[in-house]
Amino acid sequence: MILFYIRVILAMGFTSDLLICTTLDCETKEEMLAAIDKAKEEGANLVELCIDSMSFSHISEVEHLLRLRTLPSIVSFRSNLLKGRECSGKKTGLQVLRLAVELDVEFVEIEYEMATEELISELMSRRSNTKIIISTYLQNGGGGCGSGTLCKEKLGNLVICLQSTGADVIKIVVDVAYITDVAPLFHLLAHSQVPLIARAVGDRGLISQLLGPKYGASVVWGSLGDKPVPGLPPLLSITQFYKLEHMNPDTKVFGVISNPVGHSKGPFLHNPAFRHTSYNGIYVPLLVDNIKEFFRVYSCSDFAGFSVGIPHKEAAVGCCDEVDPLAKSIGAVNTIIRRPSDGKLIGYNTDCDACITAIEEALRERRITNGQASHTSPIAGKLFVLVGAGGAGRAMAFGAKSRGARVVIFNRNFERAKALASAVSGEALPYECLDTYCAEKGMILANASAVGMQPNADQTPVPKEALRSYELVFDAVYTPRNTRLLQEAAEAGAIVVSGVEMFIRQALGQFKLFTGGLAPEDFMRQTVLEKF
Ligand SMILES: O=C1C[C@@](O)(C(=O)O)C[C@@H](O)[C@@H]1O
Repeated sequence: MILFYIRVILAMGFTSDLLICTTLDCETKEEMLAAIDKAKEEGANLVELCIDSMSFSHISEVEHLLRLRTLPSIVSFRSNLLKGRECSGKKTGLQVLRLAVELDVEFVEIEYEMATEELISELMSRRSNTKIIISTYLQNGGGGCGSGTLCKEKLGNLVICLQSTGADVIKIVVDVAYITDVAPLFHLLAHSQVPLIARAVGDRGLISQLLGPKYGASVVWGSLGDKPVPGLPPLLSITQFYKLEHMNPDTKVFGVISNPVGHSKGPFLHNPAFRHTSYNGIYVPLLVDNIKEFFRVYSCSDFAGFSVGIPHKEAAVGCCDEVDPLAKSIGAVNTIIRRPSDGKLIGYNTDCDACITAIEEALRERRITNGQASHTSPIAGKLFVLVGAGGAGRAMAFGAKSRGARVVIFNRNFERAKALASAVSGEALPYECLDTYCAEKGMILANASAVGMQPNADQTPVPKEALRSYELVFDAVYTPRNTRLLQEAAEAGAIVVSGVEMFIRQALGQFKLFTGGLAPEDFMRQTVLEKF
């Protein structure tokens, strides 16, 4: 495998390291050159220059650009963008490709649909070192193989067609509908006998970039600057957090299964922690629609462990072969590991302890300051007002109950609130009453709903006026770090506990389960404080 990986890179004309590429669509030569410099600064060592995006009145402008470029480049001219452009047309496209070959640009890319035998043999006869990439784009999982599913046969046939053109490198880009559609691309990469670029695009395709190098991909794509592109990791994250250049076939895969998943800071915590402890792992965002299907498709032992986020924590219980007793009683799993000895999926819950100990510690600190230290849990006997009855809410309700609190639950879906209340001998109240609820002074409020999470940071589950009845307010939402709820609770004089504290604690528990080793707590805390 490693030999093959080296061979591909050699065949692509580069002798070292992973190629980190970004696609540049700019109108002018000057903008292109500035974008190349920026890409270089952000860690790219290859750029894809989409010449069709430029408005130029004479080919000499393209010539200048190619002569002045400061990074190895792929020159492409996409035919689907030709329409309506001043300089457009097949003729211009061919002129650009010929020019790139004459100037010895590292790669030219031609769409399969445009790649006639004459054109390829002409470019081959004119070139010195330029490699020719023949590419094709498949919409929505490739179609024709069932809804959103990309079949191996279809891909295999495509490889044969592309290869028969005589291309130096073949490139297949698939617009995937589900994360499970990326698996056939990994299969293709791992078994390909020819230099191959296999990319998934769309927000469910992100792992094709982040895990590609494990399967032999020699090029990964990232997005430039802070303009997000669905399915692409920012270039800076590739170089600073994921460090894909260190990935190899033995790298273990971990990730957070969630929907949405973009808010998760897990990758920015677990990846540095893996490296800090010299553990060969990568932790990636996994935008999953159907968790059962995810585990059916990604069943190999290298997919070693998972955090489980919204809304999958309860369904995750049913995906595990064994569930730890605490997680079983809670009815929610936020951590799954694949047991190396037999490949079985084992579920745990690290949320419960993380949330309750964070609240206890904050209350204890206040008690100590007031000279009221005690050995019993400071939650015991308190009224614990919980907002949300999903996976995280369940963990909090069970944790509070185990410490002797009286639990009151508010949830938009009242039936769910009632079911959880009966499981913890608590009380469920209609959601409409939350705004004015004030059963007694000194209550604890815990928000386990997603209200207030980015991009809805202006929202809050409980109005400011109602917060005066609470001694402590906890918010499981950690993006933003200081939610509106927490800001207003602090103004109302309550002790506030941020979801970041719970996030760190649940992640420490997960790291131990993932690696079997101790979590580097100080390092992980510092990472969160510095980087979030
Ligand atoms: O609830 C959370 C947060 C999380 O989903 C995240 O990374 O955002 C990770 C989960 O393990 C945890 O239980």
